[in-house]
Amino acid sequence: MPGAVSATPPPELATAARTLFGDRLSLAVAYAGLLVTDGVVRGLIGPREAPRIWDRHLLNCAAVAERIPLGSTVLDVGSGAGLPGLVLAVARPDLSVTLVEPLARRTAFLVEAVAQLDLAASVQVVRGRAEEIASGGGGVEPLTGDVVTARAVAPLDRLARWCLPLAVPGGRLVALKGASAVEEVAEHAAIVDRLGGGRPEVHHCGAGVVEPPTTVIEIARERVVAPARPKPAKRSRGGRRR
Ligand SMILES: C[S@@+](CC[C@H](N)C(=O)[O-])C[C@H]1O[C@@H](n2cnc3c(N)ncnc32)[C@H](O)[C@@H]1O
Repeated sequence: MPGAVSATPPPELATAARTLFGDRLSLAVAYAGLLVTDGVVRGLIGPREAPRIWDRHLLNCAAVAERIPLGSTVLDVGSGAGLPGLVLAVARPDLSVTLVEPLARRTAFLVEAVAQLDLAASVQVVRGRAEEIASGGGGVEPLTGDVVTARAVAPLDRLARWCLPLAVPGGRLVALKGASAVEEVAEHAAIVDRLGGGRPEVHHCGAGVVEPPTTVIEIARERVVAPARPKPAKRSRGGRRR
């Protein structure tokens, strides 16, 4: 088909793909196939992303697996087309992964992708916002995980507010970030502390395998902090709420 994008890794990335996906490489190729066809047609992946689906998306996300302990439960917040959560589930059959995404069009794609890749035993899709999932609001069942992942969802302060309550005590937020990681840490470390998080750490994943390595900010959930209570409305002299 003219213009069709191949789902197999380009030759220069074949070694990295084998290293990161091992004997699950054919499953990763099947997922890439869904992304570059259905994912593009349904508007989950930009057409310009299709030719770089391996280096910018699949390998970039799979590199983060090295930061996730064996047998972890993972909540991927703002999964979109499954990045990084579905990639991690493909690369790591030991993980139990929940893909959290508020938009129905995206969760529909995710549910179909999970079924087509035969991953239903280890992956569930939950429609909702991170802040609802933490509190059990909006009719969504409250969930927590050992590791909470997020890529391209929000700046670090908002991400910490949404995601730290989703990590079990002692669990971690692993946020995939770009070149801004060090500045984001400097800017938001005080807020993270107030939210019960430990000192944010910047790690580079996949060094020597993917170029450039994937930068992540990791924050441990050290303390459980009650959510901020809404401020009471100001009263007028007559004691009535304004
Ligand atoms: C730019 S997309 C990134 C998607 C995917 N993580 C990726 O890297 O391709 C941001 C995603 O976050 C989702 N999102 C936005 N606010 C959210 C919230 N409060 N809770 C959970 N997901 C949210 C959006 O619906 C969207 O799918």
